[in-house]
Formats: sequence, C-alpha cells, structure tokens
Amino acid sequence: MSAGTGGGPDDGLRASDLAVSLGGTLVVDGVDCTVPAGALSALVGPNGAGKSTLLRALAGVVPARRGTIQWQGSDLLRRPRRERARIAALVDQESGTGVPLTVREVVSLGTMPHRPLLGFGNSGDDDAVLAALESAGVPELRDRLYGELSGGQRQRVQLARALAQQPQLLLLDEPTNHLDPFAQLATLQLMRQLAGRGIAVVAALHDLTHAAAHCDHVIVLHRGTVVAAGEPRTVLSPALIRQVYGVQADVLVHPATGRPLIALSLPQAGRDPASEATDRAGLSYEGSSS
Ligand SMILES: Nc1ncnc2c1ncn2[C@@H]1O[C@H](COP(=O)(O)OP(=O)(O)OP(=O)(O)O)[C@@H](O)[C@H]1O
Repeated sequence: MSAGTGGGPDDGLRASDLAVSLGGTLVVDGVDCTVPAGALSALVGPNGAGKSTLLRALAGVVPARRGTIQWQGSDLLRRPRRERARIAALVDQESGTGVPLTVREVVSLGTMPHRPLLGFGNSGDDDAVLAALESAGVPELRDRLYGELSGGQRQRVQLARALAQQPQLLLLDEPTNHLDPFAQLATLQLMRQLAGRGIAVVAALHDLTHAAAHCDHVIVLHRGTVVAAGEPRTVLSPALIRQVYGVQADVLVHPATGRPLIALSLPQAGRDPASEATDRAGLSYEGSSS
C-alpha cells in the first residue's frame, strides 16, 4: 500500500482471497486488495473486469463465495446489517427506486441506519438531507421527482444519499459517468474532501487520467483478479495500460496542474494483433502491493 496516508495495516479495508460467483461463473476470483482510510482509491479495469461486482461484494450487497473482508481489522461481513450500513455506503451505477419518490425522500433513505430502530420521527433528518444535497452540489433538486431526473442528476442524488448515510467507507461505481466536465471535476474534488475527512473512498473509474491525477491509490482489476495496485504514477505505466486495455498510452504532464495526463490511442499500424491479444490474455500480477 502506498497511499501516503500513514495508516497501519488495519487502517481501512482489506479484502483477502475474495471470490464472487454470478450465474455459475466466478467473476471475482481471489481478489486481495486494500482500500486505505483517509485516501482516495481508484478501481480501474476493462469492461467486464468485475469492478461493479467487487464493489457490491465489498458493500455486502452480493455474497462472497469465499474470502474475507476486514474493516479496521475486524470482519465486516459478520457485523449486523444495520451496523454495516453505518460503515459502508455504495453508489451503484443504476439505482432506481421502483416507486415515485422525491429527491428529498430518496436522500433521506440514506439516514435510515442512523435512526432509532423503533423511531418514526425524522427530526434532524431534514438538515442531514439538505446538507448532503448541498455537498453533492444539487440542493435545487430537492423537491423534484427522482424518476424525472437526467442520468447525471440521478448520479449526484445517489451520491447525496450515500453522504446522508455518513459512511466511513464510500464505494462509488463510476461516479463521474453521465456528468459534464464541471460536474466530473466537482465530484472528484468532493471525493478528495471526503477522503481528507478520514473516509476510505474507492471509485470505479474508466478515465485513467482521473485515476492518475486525482487518486492516491489505484487497484487494477483484470478478469476478476487484481493485476497491479499501488501509487498511480507507478502502477499506470504505458506497459500495464497496453497489457490490460490493449491501447497505447503516453503519460504527459498537465500544463496547469503538473499532474499526469494519460493520452490514449489505438495501437499503431504494424503492431501484431496476435501479440496484442496475448498481452491482454496473459497477464500476471505485477503490482508492488495491493
Ligand atoms: N447477474 C449476472 N449473472 C451472470 N454474469 C454476470 C451477472 N452480472 C454481471 N455478470 C458478468 O460478470 C462480469 C463482471 O461484470 P461487472 O459488471 O462486475 O464488470 P465491470 O468491470 O463493472 O464492467 P463495466 O466496466 O462494463 O461496468 C461480466 O463478465 C458480466 O457479464
């Protein structure tokens, strides 16, 4: 682990030999990874690599076939569901409600793990809901019907719902998907601020520049297994990107921020497609740590 957080081995989340089977197929197969507390981690990998499934397994939403998930050194999956919901919040890619709820009502669902078990009142909820909507940058949507929102607006409302849950571990599945450039950067900045408050934030991302420029730690998933993990500048090398995604990568420097910019292109003409296919298929773990 090289997130630069100064945390110990029990500081954050650690998955060991985690496997998840869907429809009879192992789609997460022996994952070992850490998500440090107080750091922003990116989970990257090609379509179908198992990122969403891994995030759901870490949140306890899909059952693990084998393996363990430790939070701050103790078994997360053995904790009661309500207690787990006070620790981990998941923002899935597609989160419908099935019933016509207002944005305010959707976000208030996030406060449920903190309400008294037999309490029906919601005093204090309104403040938490409005604060969460404010943090997610969409307070003006509070009285709209959730089902009538655009994809990007829904994405931000789901983020607000997760914030209202006051999690210590925030799992985000492609949080910048559907968002315009300003909203993408605002979301990355918010994730950074949340990490700054000590939350372990992990986001599945497809934009490798976002992962390299904004994250402390990156986990690369390929065919259900972690093939590299660690500090983004080290892990996201042109060689690894070529092997995992089959594209050519040039790592440039952002003229304004000095952070990495990863420029991608299809492999140059003349490259042997057979060797490209071998590259993509024949990966073995080469990260410094997970
Ligand atoms: N319910 C299901 N039953 C069987 N296989 C499934 C099911 N859901 C997903 N899969 C398969 O599991 C694999 C991993 O899917 P997952 O959605 O976790 O990948 P991903 O890395 O998040 O992909 P993407 O980047 O396209 O969102 C894929 O091959 C997918 O087809």
